[in-house]
Amino acid sequence: MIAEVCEFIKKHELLTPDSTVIVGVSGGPDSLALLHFFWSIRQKWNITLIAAHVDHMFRGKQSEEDMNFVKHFCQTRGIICEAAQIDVPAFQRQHKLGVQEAARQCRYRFFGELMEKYKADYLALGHHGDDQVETILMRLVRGSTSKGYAGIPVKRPFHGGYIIRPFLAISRAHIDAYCEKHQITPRHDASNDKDDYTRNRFRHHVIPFLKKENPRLHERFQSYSEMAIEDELFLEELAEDAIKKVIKKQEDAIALKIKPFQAMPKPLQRRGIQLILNYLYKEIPSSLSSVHIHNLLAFLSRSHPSGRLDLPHGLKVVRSYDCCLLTFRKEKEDVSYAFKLDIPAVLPLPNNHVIISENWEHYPKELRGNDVFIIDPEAVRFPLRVRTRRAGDRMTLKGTKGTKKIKEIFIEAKIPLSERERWPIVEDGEGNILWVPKLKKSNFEATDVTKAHYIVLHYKEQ
Ligand SMILES: Nc1ncnc2c1ncn2[C@@H]1O[C@H](COP(=O)(O)OP(=O)(O)OP(=O)(O)O)[C@@H](O)[C@H]1O
Repeated sequence: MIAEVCEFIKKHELLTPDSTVIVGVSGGPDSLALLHFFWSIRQKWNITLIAAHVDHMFRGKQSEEDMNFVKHFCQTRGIICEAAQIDVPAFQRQHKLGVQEAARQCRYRFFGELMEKYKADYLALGHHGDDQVETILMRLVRGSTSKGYAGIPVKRPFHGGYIIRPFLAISRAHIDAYCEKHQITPRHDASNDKDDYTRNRFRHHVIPFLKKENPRLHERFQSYSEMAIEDELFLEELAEDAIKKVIKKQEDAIALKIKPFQAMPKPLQRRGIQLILNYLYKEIPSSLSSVHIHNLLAFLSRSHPSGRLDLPHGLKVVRSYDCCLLTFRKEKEDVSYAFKLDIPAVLPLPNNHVIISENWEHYPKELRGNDVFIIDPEAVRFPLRVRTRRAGDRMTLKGTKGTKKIKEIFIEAKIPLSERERWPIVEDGEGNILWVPKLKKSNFEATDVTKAHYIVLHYKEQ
């Protein structure tokens, strides 16, 4: 077994001489054997060895005994031991996580702190070949990402060093034999016996069947995993280059051009979507699955030019013609309106104001200011309308020849954005803007005082 692990370490460059190695030790057979293995090669490789144990505080006295057991194991061999008791149940409640996920996050945070404290080069974990088989099969059955299907990586960067898993070269049976040979008596974790966890069901029911077909099953899965990870890295690089050309990043959103995205090969589309999601989600929600990616790809390839799709944690995908926006932004409430203005009438507006329209038989000389507008019925088209602003709105100002953007009028009058959305604009039947109540009049206002009929509009608070 030692020879196989050493060969694997060499093949994957998992260790360098004179390095600092932290071994994550739960007290179970895998990690205890791993710690023993590193201890046995410590002099040959000139390794500084540290054992790290986390008591997740799940099983009270029993898990404290596990911790003391690991401490004692280290003490008798002169190994530095870092043990921490972390209140995982509290962390789990606070962050609304599953038991396993909460424990994993607490553990990795502690490991990260130790990597920095000791300026360690490696964090070695006890995952073995059978774990690899179980993981890949479970992910295939449950659904995962392309990277997920590739299984557990042998080596990956972690806090200035690497996480390494030298025991992926061997199976559980090898580890049991190693423990027996070196008289290592690990702690027994009763939760591994029950069929409550999916992993245990695979371990107890699926793996034995496959092992009968091929006793060296773990080697097959390991080489598949290595190949798949290599392929994945290559495809991910291609996807990164391709996706960059079809997206525009914003702080909390990504705009995607649909046509050039559709022109990308399918494997790059899938991975490109994954990269976009990695960018948008600070942490990928556990509820996000391959089904969501599949639905998103189907949504993008639909011929219908508009629509929306909801993804976990409030991520919205909004499609409009050739552009698709993926965003967490809350959609603005649509407060726009457009009403026909009868004469005479009192028209209540959504901004707590009214417009009152009246017929007059002489020119109302006494009415002045921007709260009133006087119309010569022969100079405008009917019906009159009261509506909210639209992009590109312009009007000719009273006494001038040129036009002015409504937007500028709002800016100059320092009207807050939220009020602009609801501010009334009066236009005639041809869409000429006659009046922005309270702010500006157009040169459509009647100036000839000799007519027999006028329409007068008043703008008042309700
Ligand atoms: N409580 C813990 N403290 C420190 N390291 C841990 C702990 N739990 C797990 N690890 C590390 O993570 C690896 C994988 O953990 P996992 O829970 O999948 O296996 P395990 O059943 O705990 O394995 P083992 O036989 O080592 O107990 C372990 O082999 C060990 O290196």
